Amino acid sequence: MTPAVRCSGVRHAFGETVAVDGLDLEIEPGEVFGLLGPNGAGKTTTIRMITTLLPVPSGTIEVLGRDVARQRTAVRRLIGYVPQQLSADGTLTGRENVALFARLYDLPRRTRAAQVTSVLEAVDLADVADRQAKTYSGGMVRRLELAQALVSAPRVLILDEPTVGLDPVAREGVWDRIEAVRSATGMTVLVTTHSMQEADEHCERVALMHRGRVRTVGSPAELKSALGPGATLDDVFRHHTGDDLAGDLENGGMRDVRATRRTARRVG
Ligand SMILES: Nc1ncnc2c1ncn2[C@@H]1O[C@H](COP(=O)(O)OP(=O)(O)OP(=O)(O)O)[C@@H](O)[C@H]1O
Repeated sequence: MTPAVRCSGVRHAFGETVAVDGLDLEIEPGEVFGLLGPNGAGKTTTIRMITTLLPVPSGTIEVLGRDVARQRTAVRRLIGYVPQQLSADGTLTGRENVALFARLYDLPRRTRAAQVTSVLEAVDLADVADRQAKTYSGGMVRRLELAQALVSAPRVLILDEPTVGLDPVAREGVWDRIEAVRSATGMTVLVTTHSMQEADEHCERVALMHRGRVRTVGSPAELKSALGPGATLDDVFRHHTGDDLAGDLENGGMRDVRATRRTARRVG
């Protein structure tokens, strides 16, 4: 079967900083796959290459068999992307925000309105679709961004830290909707997260990235049992990243505060 995403020998440097350093990764169609790793591990750079937003200077990346460097438009038609940054406009209604993406993706005019309504229902925002997005809570904004990414019916949905800054109920609301759409459509989901608990609960397989490379990959259960009885995914993380977890928690703490302000605030 053609993998949903395949990365082989991928490297990407920003000047002297090697962000991704010989990355090999294979994601199967239909799975929920988590990309984990400390701050600076290279997760966002990897995702930006997969989504065609950054070039692939060496190595190859394919999405459902299409080369991201040579078949950029074909790849863009296959993917939906929820970036870390806010991508909804607070002055527009939820429906208008999603409609904007429907136009951007060039959805046929006669089915556009119905598709917009359908994805707003899928993320549980139908009742508030005609309110301005600035009146939405952080969790609702995240679900709106999910609707924007889903409007083109992507085969591969890519989300960069989709639940950062959300309270536990809002987090579950986002996951609940992702999983409902995944089981209805069979799409593949690739997600980055710093939450080991979320990865454990929602990802079928995870890859642990450290210093630009995949250190280990497998189901959370496999990775935990490889370490020994009673091991948690936090232990797996610590084992493969050395003592980086402590540093990561410090940085992550600062970062989470910033991210909370950035992502969970109401859009203005
Ligand atoms: N545009 C850029 N210019 C220069 N360096 C960059 C740029 N983007 C990322 N880097 C560097 O590349 C490395 C990997 O960053 P990246 O954002 O991919 O990591 P990450 O795993 O997504 O981290 P985080 O969990 O903090 O989002 C880091 O050292 C980062 O400082």
